[in-house]
Amino acid sequence: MTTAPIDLTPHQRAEVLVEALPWLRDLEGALVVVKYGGNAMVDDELKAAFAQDMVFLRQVGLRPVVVHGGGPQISSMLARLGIESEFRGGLRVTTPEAMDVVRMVLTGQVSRELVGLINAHGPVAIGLSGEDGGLFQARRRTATVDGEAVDVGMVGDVVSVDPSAVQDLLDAGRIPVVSTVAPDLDDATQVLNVNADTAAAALAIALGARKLIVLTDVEGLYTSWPDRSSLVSTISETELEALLPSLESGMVPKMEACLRAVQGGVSRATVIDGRVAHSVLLEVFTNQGNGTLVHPGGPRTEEVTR
Ligand SMILES: Nc1ncnc2c1ncn2[C@@H]1O[C@H](COP(=O)(O)OP(=O)(O)O)[C@@H](O)[C@H]1O
Ligand SMILES: CC(=O)N[C@@H](CCC(=O)OP(=O)(O)O)C(=O)O
Repeated sequence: MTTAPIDLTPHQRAEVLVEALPWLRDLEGALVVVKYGGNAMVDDELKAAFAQDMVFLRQVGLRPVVVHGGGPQISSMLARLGIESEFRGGLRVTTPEAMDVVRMVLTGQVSRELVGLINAHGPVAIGLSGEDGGLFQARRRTATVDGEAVDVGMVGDVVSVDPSAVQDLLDAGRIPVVSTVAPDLDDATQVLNVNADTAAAALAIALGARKLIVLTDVEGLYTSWPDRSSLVSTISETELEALLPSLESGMVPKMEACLRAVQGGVSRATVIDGRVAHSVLLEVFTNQGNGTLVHPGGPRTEEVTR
């Protein structure tokens, strides 16, 4: 993707910087978990812009933690290897054979690439997976399809998090980049495939993060889906709880994750359009409302009609 350069006057350039001032002040030292979805890793330019955003956050005193996905990348490797795969209730049905590929692609391909892109700016990023330092423990879970529990194989839900490895990296000024495979609590010889939205929420809660930012390939949550006429700009915890049973596919784990995060003490969870270059900087440091913001407590859903 290429973006057309916009000519700003010197005054406008200064205004952009000044606009960031209250956010810089408010978020000094804040721990922010950023979930980078595989569908938002559209091209090299966008990925490089994401890496720059992470370096920028760290440079101005925030503490970013990246949790990455890689669904499309896993699907393409499975297809290359002739292994069938399908999603049920937003989760990949994961056979033992597919699990090997999930682990290889997430830890050996997607993580490596993101770590490399961040480290092009200086050696700050370190990749780790849920298997490292006891970060995650998972337990097998089912998916919910039409109200019914459906077996999805080696798919786990995070049941415990030991964030000390991530915390140590943050204390050392690093940017942790987390892949979401996790040991099975009930069978130490197995690892499970954990949806990256779910894992990001669990980690954000365990770290006491201020914000969870989820980058995806859509502007945010639409109540009218697949029609794009009603984008939700803000939604409360209680309203989202009521809306969840009506949601479909990829939005289910994503909105569930945002809900869990705010219920677990994270003050803001936002789903933003990762196809927009520097979407994280726009979300964190500008007044421009971006995507869908989930906040704790009481109601008030605002819909932006387009
Ligand atoms: N109500 C909805 N609002 C917005 N997107 C939706 C909705 N329901 C389903 N979707 C789909 O969910 C997708 C995002 O989930 P997913 O493909 O898992 O992305 P990611 O790789 O970022 O985790 C969107 O591209 C869209 O097709
Ligand atoms: C259980 C499950 O569905 N796991 C996901 C893990 C990767 C992921 O979540 O990637 P995105 O964030 O890009 O969707 C999968 O196998 O695709």
